[in-house]
Amino acid sequence: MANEPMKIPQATAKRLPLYYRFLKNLHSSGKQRVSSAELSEAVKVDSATIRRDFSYFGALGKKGYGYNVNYLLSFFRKTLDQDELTKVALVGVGNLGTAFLNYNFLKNNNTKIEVAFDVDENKVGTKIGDVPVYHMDDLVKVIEENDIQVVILTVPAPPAQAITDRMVKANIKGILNFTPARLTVPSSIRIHHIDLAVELQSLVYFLKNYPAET
Ligand SMILES: NC(=O)c1ccc[n+]([C@@H]2O[C@H](COP(=O)([O-])OP(=O)(O)OC[C@H]3O[C@@H](n4cnc5c(N)ncnc54)[C@H](O)[C@@H]3O)[C@@H](O)[C@H]2O)c1
Repeated sequence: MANEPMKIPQATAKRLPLYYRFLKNLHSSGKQRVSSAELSEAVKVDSATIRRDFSYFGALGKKGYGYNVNYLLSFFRKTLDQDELTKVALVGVGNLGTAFLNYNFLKNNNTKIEVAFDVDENKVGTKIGDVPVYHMDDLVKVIEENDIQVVILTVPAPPAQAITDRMVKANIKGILNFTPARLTVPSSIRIHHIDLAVELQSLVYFLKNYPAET
């Protein structure tokens, strides 16, 4: 956790992981400084926005020097809670869920899928990518025991709301929802929907209406 609470606009906060990943790569290739133009090219955010975003972090780039990579990295690490491991649960070990369990999130940041849940007896009791799969009946107990606050939801749409209601009881704080279901939760819980169909549609729309320059 950052020592003092910092208020940055949501739009800026959403870009932090993007900046963070790029800066980590820069750092590991030995680069000490970066200009907003270079950053802009790499993360596809215009440089005026980058300069404004960075001003919230107290990182004021110097003309002809750019930004100090180490300073920015340590700031992002604190702000994004990268110094602390965030434990995540996954519910629904099907096609999509299995792919996530096999993917090592730790490579890029400090989130780790700690436990998974399903109702399929063939999956319960197994381990996928080192992650144990529990039965849904043990959801609340296992989530509380492991102090998990974030859940990735990869079940079919019909049971998604009922499962969400159970997670609310387990004091979950955030849900990354891959199902097409629109979920209702108390205002204290944050949901991010990831709808691949919508993203794809939006890409096609932009290609048609704003073709990339060649
Ligand atoms: N596969 C994809 O590429 C993809 C892409 C985008 C979105 N989605 C969405 O992600 C979700 C999962 O897709 P999938 O292809 O992995 O489906 P899937 O059928 O392969 O997997 C669903 C899993 O959820 C489990 N499940 C069913 N009911 C459950 C319950 N009540 N409690 C706990 N687990 C339960 C099933 O046993 C199964 O393991 C769907 O909502 C789908 O629309 C999938």
